[in-house]
Amino acid sequence: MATLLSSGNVSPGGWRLLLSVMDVRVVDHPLVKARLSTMRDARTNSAAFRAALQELTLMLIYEATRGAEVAVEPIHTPVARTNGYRLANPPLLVPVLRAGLGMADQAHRLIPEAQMGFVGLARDETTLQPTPYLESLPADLAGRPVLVLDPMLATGGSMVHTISLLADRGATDVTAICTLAAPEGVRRLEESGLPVRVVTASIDERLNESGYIVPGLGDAGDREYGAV
Ligand SMILES: O=P(O)(O)OC[C@H]1O[C@H](OP(=O)(O)OP(=O)(O)O)[C@H](O)[C@@H]1O
Ligand SMILES: O=c1cc[nH]c(=O)[nH]1
Ligand SMILES: [Mg+2]
Repeated sequence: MATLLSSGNVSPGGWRLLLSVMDVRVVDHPLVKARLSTMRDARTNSAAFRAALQELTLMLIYEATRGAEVAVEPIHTPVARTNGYRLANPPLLVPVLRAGLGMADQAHRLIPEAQMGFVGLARDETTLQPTPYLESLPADLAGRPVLVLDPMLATGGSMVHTISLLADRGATDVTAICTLAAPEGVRRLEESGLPVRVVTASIDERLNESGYIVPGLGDAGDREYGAV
């Protein structure tokens, strides 16, 4: 069970922390709030929704990789010799289709050296259980950081399924990048005991009786690509 610290508890790095056994980071930044508001607004059309999601993805990944290991190598500027830096161990990016596809290109632009795997899941709207339809992942993930991209963490069923696939392949350093999370999903992830931390723009109030996040933003996949 998550122990929630006061929502006014802000770290020196500017993150509002809801710390428990599992590391959950809510990126508390005015630009993050502005893009999230655009996504929440029911008047936002698909093109504007996708644009806001891309910009928000940039900011969430920027924060999520703040502590990434860097390799240092000498470079020459036109003026002098100095240290150059690059990611020592680029992550595997794993968008969860459909909705996570809207985060994939932006994440890849930020980390062009990253490899990408894919997981496809559709939540049954009655049982709220994820139905898998695609799994394209490297066989061995031991020692590799993984960033899972999915805008929504609701009941947590889809994320638990995805991270179980990664853990089965040896992943121990997994970060779930979620635009929005419900407290129920955060709790489920924590209780799963899987090796994961969460970076999100908001932990909303609750799930409604249909399993949607409240206030949320609706069905992320439908808002990006149209209803199916
Ligand atoms: O935490 P959960 O209760 O499992 O719900 C979250 C899942 O629901 C959405 O996908 P959805 O199943 O709607 O598929 P879509 O991306 O194709 O719309 C979302 O993108 C997550 O993958
Ligand atoms: O609110 C929700 C919950 C699950 N999936 C979505 O896309 N939105
Ligand atoms: Mg959907």
